Amino acid sequence: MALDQGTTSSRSIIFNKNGRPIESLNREFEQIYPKPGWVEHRALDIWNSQIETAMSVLQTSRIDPHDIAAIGITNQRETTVIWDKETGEPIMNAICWQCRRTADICDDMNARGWGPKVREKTGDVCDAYFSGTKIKWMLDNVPGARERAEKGELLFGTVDTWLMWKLSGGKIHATDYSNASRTMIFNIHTLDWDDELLAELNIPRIMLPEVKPSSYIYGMTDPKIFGAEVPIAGCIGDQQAALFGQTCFEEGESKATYGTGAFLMMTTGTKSVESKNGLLTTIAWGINDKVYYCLEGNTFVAGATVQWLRDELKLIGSAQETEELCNSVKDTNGIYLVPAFVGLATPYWDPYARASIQGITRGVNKAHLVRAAIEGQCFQIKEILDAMVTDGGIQLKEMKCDGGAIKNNFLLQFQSDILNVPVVRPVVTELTALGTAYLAGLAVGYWGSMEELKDDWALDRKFTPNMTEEYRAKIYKGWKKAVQRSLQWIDPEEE
Ligand SMILES: Nc1ncnc2c1ncn2[C@@H]1O[C@H](COP(=O)(O)OP(=O)(O)O)[C@@H](O)[C@H]1O
Ligand SMILES: O=P(O)(O)OC[C@H](O)CO
Repeated sequence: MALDQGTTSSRSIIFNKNGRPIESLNREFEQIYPKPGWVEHRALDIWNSQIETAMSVLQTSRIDPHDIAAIGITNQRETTVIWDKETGEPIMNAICWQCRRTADICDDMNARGWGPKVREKTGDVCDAYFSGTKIKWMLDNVPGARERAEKGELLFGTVDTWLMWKLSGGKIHATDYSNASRTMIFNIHTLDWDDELLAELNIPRIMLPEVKPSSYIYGMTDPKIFGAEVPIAGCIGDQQAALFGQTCFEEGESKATYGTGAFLMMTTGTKSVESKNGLLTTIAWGINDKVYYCLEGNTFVAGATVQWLRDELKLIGSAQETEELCNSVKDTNGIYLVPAFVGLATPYWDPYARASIQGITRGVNKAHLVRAAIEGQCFQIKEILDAMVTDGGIQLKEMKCDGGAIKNNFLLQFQSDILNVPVVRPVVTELTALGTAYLAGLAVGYWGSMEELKDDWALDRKFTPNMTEEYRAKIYKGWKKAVQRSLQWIDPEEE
């Protein structure tokens, strides 16, 4: 059983031996925006929505919890929770990975020359995205928090750690290498929390979880929860989980995941590759006493733009409607939507960029705007792929895709057109959940080897490029121009 805790929803899926989902349930939870550019979740909403879906899939599938071979956790990464060790009470809302509130802490560190050191040690960029400055913010801003942390009364965790602690009835305080590598305080070469960064951010080591492989028996669930002790044997950040679920085990294999944000990753094997083009060097997973690395390019907002069109502008009733609207017009009528709602990540790393819609003329209608929202996600992936090809020195033969938005055929066709590379959609689209199910199943011997998993991958549809080079170059140039005008929108001095 996979517990897939995403940015906007929690999902539980039970998989069979062939890696096919047999029961699945998804529950959205509230997003909290206390100020422009700030994003929070209630840690208890995360737990409650997750455990409710897990209970429900067990009930509806009529599977006895004793028959669940293992549980794998996968999660939105970087999102930061701090809670009281005794009471389990979070000291404040979780600060979401998308939250920009610590941009000034990063500016200060960058001004003092920390940028290259952070990259070298952690593979991350010194940016508000990662957990390190979020922990510092909580300890600085919640009265008494740092003293309590120093006394060992508070625990820090990313969402995997929080869920594991709750599932085990407070017995396990751990994370895996992939999640640790997103905190900006974990040294991806020594595989330990980095004392120099901990000192800089004034974070007491005592509050940090133990770091373990992604495929590993962490312990058992509290029998009070499911009425059985189930091994928790998989733990991995959601993007790395999708890479594993896609069975991208070999150097140079890659995938793109389209969820709240969109993420492109390429496996680099047991060696870490340093990027020259704004990509992150990150830990893919730890398994069989080895740690594997990957290169990652990310966008903070992808499918979230569609949610914005639905929830804030009320232009559409559901995400599914976007495909028909996109196909109802031949192009965007010259407009671009740059989804820099919380700044821009790869390759710009600009927390002060803001979203914009450009090129609007009187003939622009709803369908054009919706199409621009979908195309914007694809342009962002093209920028990342260009960086990856330069860094990794590879030419991509095809791109595997997954995530909630890949039901949208228009999106994948446009992605293939703009990349000029075939895009392949697998039969099982829940690769994030499958990835952690695989890792958990491997740890308990439900599956024998990574090799045997490769046979499960099956093609649903291949999208092949169908756009002239001239047209591709023209619209990509327009995109680049639109991005330039979104950069540095916020003046930190005025803020
Ligand atoms: N048919 C669709 N077309 C475009 N976007 C979609 C479609 N269906 C879902 N989405 C988008 O996909 C995202 C949900 O994907 P999911 O993988 O569940 O996200 P997460 O794990 O980040 O919570 C939402 O942001 C939603 O707007
Ligand atoms: O919730 P998702 O699927 O958008 O993934 C979020 C990422 O893990 C953030 O780094």
